[in-house]
Amino acid sequence: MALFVNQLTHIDASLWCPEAGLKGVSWQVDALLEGELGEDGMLFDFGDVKPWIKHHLDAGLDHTLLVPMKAEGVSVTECAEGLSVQTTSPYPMHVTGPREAFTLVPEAIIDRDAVARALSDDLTARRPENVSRVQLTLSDEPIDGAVYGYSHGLKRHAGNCQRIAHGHRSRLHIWQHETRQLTLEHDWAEWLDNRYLVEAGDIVEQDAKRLTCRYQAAQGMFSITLPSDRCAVLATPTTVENIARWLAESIAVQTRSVTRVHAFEGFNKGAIAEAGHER
Ligand SMILES: Nc1nc2c(c(=O)[nH]1)N=C([C@H](O)[C@H](O)COP(=O)(O)OP(=O)(O)OP(=O)(O)O)CN2
Repeated sequence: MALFVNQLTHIDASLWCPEAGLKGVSWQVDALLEGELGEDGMLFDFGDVKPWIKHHLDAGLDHTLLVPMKAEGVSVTECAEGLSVQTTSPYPMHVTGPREAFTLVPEAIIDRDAVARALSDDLTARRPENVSRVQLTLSDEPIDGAVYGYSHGLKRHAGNCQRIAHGHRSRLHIWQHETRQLTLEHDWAEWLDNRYLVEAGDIVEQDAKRLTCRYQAAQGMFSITLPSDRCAVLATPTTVENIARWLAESIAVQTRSVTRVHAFEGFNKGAIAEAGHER
């Protein structure tokens, strides 16, 4: 007997890609449980499946930076803050933070299906009565049109969004004159893709080449150093509301048109902002 729960939850994280560098990802989680029925006629109460799996993911890789330990140029050491992760290729990056802000993967690349298999094995090892096997499937949202991944951290967030390198893969909708602007959506998503979004007030060092952002949050002290040209600096915290407003204002200035932006944050949620005046 098998039980399935599709769209059980989502994982929002960042990963280090040996080709693209820091990438924001959002993965849908579908679950399949195999086993025997109990006396109540159930394999595992639906009401318990979701919290059990979600708790495991929230306490694990959700909102972490996934680090491929065997990738060329990647080194991980302990430091006062917890862990220090350094990379060399395709560009140098240095991230420090509490241990729980990182997921160390003993591979040369982060492969979504291999991550799903490792999570399935972990959950199977902790399976409840009646369940013989848990299988998770991770998938990207199918998006026909403009899409971008970004990474950031929200130091004021009470939960795991305070981690300095977590991310999302998101749709981008731009409206002018009540019409979607597909070329603008494509161009802005391409520019934003794989960028790190920084709040200006968190920058502690910056020169022509590099930028360092550091902050104290409830979980500990975090820092990240990246090439300046891989970052986009906002005057505000990088919440999706502020991202939508920043994009609407930037695009209104660029195009001299009233602009409404629907900025998504991962799956099915986001913010809408409008800016500009008709000329
Ligand atoms: N109003 C806002 N709320 C939150 C924002 C934001 O920009 N505006 N941002 C975050 C974090 O960036 C976080 O990464 C969002 O992740 P999410 O997956 O939504 O986290 P949740 O635990 O709330 O949701 P799940 O049900 O676990 O997917 C947080 N809030």
